[in-house]
Amino acid sequence: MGLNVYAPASIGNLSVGFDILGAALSPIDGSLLGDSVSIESSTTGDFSLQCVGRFVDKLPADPKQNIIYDCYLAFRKAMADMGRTDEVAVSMVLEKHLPIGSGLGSSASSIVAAFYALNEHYGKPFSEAQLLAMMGELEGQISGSIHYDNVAPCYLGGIQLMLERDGRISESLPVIEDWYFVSAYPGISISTAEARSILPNHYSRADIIDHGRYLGTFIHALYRGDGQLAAESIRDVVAEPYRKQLIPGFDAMREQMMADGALAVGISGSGPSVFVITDSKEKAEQMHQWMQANFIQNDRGFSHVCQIDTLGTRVLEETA
Ligand SMILES: Nc1ncnc2c1ncn2[C@@H]1O[C@H](COP(=O)(O)OP(=O)(O)O)[C@@H](O)[C@H]1O
Ligand SMILES: N[C@@H](CCOP(=O)(O)O)C(=O)O
Repeated sequence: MGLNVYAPASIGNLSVGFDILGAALSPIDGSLLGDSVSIESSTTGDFSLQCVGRFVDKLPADPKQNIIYDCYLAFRKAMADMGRTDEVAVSMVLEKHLPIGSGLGSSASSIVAAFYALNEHYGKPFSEAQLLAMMGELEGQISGSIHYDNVAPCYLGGIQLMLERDGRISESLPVIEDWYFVSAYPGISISTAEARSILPNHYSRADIIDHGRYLGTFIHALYRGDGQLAAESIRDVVAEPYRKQLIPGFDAMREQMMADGALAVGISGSGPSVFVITDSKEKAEQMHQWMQANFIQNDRGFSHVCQIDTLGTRVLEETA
């Protein structure tokens, strides 16, 4: 029996909670924005991975350099640690729909889809919390330090706040139902590890106070269902001032979106994708058109009108 698992794109940080907030995205036109992984028992007795999809060309040529293989090794080791050593190897197919280095949680999407598929295939040996911990480890291997703000929303859906306590890595926050997100990827690539390395090691007292105030107000406003206040609190003093120079046309884009009635504008993860929040579907469609005409740089770029994906990672198809 085989399975096909889909893991949605995500916005790390949400521009107000660096490394500790993230949201999963779902295009409103019903299309899928995320990687998927198919899995079945290997007929040769060896692990195999085939990679297909629009953004496959930037993946490492050797399947054993793909993060999916590391997920498989980590999963098998964890199973061996619980005494399960005689399991049959698997054949996996990765459909790579999220560009690498896009700020859309591309590596997280592959990692989460892989772990979810492995857990389903081998009869769910691990709990949600155990799986999330393994996903964070693997994401940390790629970006240089463990951060759950992509893997948690990608896996669990919704807006996630990282608690990082034993057994409670992440918890869901309330979602503002009438928020529309325009998510635009300009088509160039930024390495997450490099975008992390350019951030300061120390911040001023004023920045720390502002950061605490914005994040506290944001969470308070979500619990009150006050979308206006929540969106107004989306202000980034930690990453945007340093990262925005990596994104061509960022300031002009922000100015245009705010003039067009955006409630908030920010960098998605480590960029170069950006997100815009509005409470009007019509405005979101207009902003999406503007992004396509003005922000996207080449034929690899794209823009989508999305809402929060509350389902998270799921099985799309089971095959006999
Ligand atoms: N399945 C995969 N998906 C994404 N990146 C992968 C995968 N397997 C290996 N990689 C490597 O991991 C790195 C991901 O870079 P990163 O900047 O973290 O991307 P992103 O921010 O899109 O997750 C790249 O060097 C890429 O070649
Ligand atoms: N908190 C991380 C998020 C990185 O997201 P990605 O989608 O760019 O991998 C950071 O800002 O470094």
